[in-house]
Amino acid sequence: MTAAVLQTDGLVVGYGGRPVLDGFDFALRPGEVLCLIGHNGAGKSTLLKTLFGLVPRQAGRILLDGRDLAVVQPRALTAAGVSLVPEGRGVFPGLTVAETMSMGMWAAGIPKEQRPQRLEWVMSVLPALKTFYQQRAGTLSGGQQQIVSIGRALLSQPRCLLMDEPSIGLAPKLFQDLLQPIRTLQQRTGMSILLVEQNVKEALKISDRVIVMKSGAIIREALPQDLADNAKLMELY
Ligand SMILES: Nc1ncnc2c1ncn2[C@@H]1O[C@H](COP(=O)(O)OP(=O)(O)OP(=O)(O)O)[C@@H](O)[C@H]1O
Repeated sequence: MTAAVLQTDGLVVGYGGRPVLDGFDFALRPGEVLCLIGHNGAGKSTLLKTLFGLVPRQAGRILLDGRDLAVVQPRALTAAGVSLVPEGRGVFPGLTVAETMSMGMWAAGIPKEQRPQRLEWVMSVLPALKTFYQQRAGTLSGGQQQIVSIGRALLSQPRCLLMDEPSIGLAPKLFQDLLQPIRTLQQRTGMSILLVEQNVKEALKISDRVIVMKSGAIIREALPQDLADNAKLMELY
């Protein structure tokens, strides 16, 4: 069997001595969109941040392509093809989109000579970026800021994308406008996506598999069609 792109084995993470994830096991398979849903405080963001090296783990293993990662840190993960779209968009309001992208390319370590092409590629995936490219991020709508945040995460041409609640504050129609281009890219390239979402109904439309978390543990694994009717979803909350 092909190794999981990202996997945890007995992962323990917490804050101030209190574990949020306590022996957490999960696997993101190659080429899938895995949707992670669950109550507030279940530990979804903590998992994403830990996988990307922003929160240190206390115990357990994180494996990339089946290989145990001794050191988990954002730069190494970016170089290995993993990218994070953080919760709350993480854009700098005073920077223009152009400046944000320049900084992103520098941070991702993209060689200077490859930068124009890389930018063109991101804009081919997210053409809307062009329409507000010279504007300061702080003047953009929530949906536009989210496009910037996703565009920045795509600069490294990741094969694995971690997305933390990209739909927050967006109308359902905007959610689909935002995520359909990513789903198209994912289906074309075989990218793997771990998507944390509260907007379950919309997220299920672009997911291949769903896991439901409660208090730091997985309480259910399902296919989107298994949760298609509202009653089944309500049982989980
Ligand atoms: N930096 C932090 N310091 C202390 N406690 C934290 C920190 N970040 C998260 N927590 C706590 O860890 C628990 C899990 O939070 P986390 O944000 O991972 O959950 P979540 O499932 O993503 O929920 P939400 O949907 O509300 O973001 C919560 O009890 C939260 O209060």
